[in-house]
Amino acid sequence: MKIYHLSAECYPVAKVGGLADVVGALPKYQNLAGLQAAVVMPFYDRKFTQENEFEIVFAAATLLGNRRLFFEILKEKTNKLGFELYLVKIPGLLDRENIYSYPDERDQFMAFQLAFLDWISYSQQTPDLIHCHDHHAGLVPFLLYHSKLYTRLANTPTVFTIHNGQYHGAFGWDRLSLLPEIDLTKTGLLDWAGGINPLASAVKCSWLYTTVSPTYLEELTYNSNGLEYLFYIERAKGHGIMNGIDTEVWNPQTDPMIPNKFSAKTLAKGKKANKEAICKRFELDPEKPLFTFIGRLVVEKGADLLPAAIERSLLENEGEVNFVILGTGDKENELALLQLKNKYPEHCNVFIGYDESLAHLIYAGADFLLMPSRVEPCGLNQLYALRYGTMPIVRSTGGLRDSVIDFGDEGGYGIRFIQASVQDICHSVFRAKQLYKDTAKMQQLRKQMMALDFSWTRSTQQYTELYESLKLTI
Ligand SMILES: Nc1ncnc2c1ncn2[C@@H]1O[C@H](COP(=O)(O)OP(=O)(O)O[C@H]2O[C@H](CO)[C@@H](O)[C@H](O)[C@H]2O)[C@@H](O)[C@H]1O
Repeated sequence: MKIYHLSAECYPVAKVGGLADVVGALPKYQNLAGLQAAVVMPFYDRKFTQENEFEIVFAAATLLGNRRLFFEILKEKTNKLGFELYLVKIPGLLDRENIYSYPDERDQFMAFQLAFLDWISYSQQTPDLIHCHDHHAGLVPFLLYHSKLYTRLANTPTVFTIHNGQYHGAFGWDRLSLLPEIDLTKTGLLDWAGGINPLASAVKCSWLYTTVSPTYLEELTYNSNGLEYLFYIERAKGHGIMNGIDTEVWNPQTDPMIPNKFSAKTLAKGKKANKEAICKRFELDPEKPLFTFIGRLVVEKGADLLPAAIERSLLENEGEVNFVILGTGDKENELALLQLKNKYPEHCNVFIGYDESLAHLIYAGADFLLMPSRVEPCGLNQLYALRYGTMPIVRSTGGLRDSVIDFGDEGGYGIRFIQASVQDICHSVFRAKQLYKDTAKMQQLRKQMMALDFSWTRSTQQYTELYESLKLTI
């Protein structure tokens, strides 16, 4: 069964966040399970594309309104990622370094989708299924079913996965002319709140949609940045499948990015050595419990709460706790955290930027990982932390709720709180500090965390069952 995954990100080719991790892993595990999954994404001028060899498998021109865009489909030659990787290259539009935030981003993603469709259409391919991820690929289902250009492919099933329902990629109707000829009686399927909304359109037009955790599926009906009613009425088409993690990339026994490898048996020694490495680098006392936050410094992740929560925790616990923050995002959050670092250099250090190796080291060496997210469709950080014996402290929302049980509850191994508030974070930090003093209990909980199975095997099976439910022959 041939499946194309369409995404703006894919690890290790180009990553900003968790979308890349999922699209870099799910197809690999699907292939191991006997499917034929490939990834199609825009071309970015980055390390991976510079250092690997590609062949041009197709070249043509597509039309974006009255702009004729020459495009090439490049295929990575070795399939070293465990799947076929195709890049859509469009000189001047899809050949830049960054993934997001260009002023013509809407044109970039629209051209990406049109070039993909033109490619499979002109080259007479008939994939068994097209799996679109987030709004960057959200127009594909509509175009497949309602554009006269792609009639041959109109029976192709589409699955749409929502990694982040806050971002819709919406734009005005003035840009309708950029689409190829479509059935104008169907424009309602593009519309939401008076504009063209790719996320909404994908939810309406795909054969079914999925969210990256069961709880998030329900949450979208009351928190989706204006699409609540849509998710309410389309609820029957939705399925919540918890993400897995790539246990080959995230393995404390073999991880090349951590200086001291460890297993559940050697975890006390291994974590201590990694913690010492972090504390040396960030000039912190390794004897104190080390709390961390890794991720985008945005409101969605509760990053705006961190400066006040850290300061108050330092005062309430009389400096008996330390913090390391790794992230990049809203400037005011970055600035507030840097100010905190200057004010409490012995207890708090901050790295503003994106650093994959440092993230691995921190997962391996920290004691606690803070995730005070307001919205968390799945969250991968808590799963990585668990695998490296680092206790997640999470707000009870989305995938965090589905994957972390409070240590005070039966079978629990993490810390959960209800409100995205400074008070709840501080209370959790206090609980963590108390727990940290009980070395034997910590050791037992760490072993328990490392034994949890969040591998892709189960989730891959659930996707396969969904595909099968579309009455496909696998
Ligand atoms: N500064 C930095 N340096 C190094 N590494 C960094 C980093 N900032 C982030 N990362 C890494 O990026 C990834 C973040 O993944 P998440 O799933 O937490 O968030 P994201 O919001 O991007 O993804 C969205 O999609 C995913 C996938 O479905 C959902 O899990 C999630 O809830 C949803 O918001 C992790 O691998 C993390 O280590």
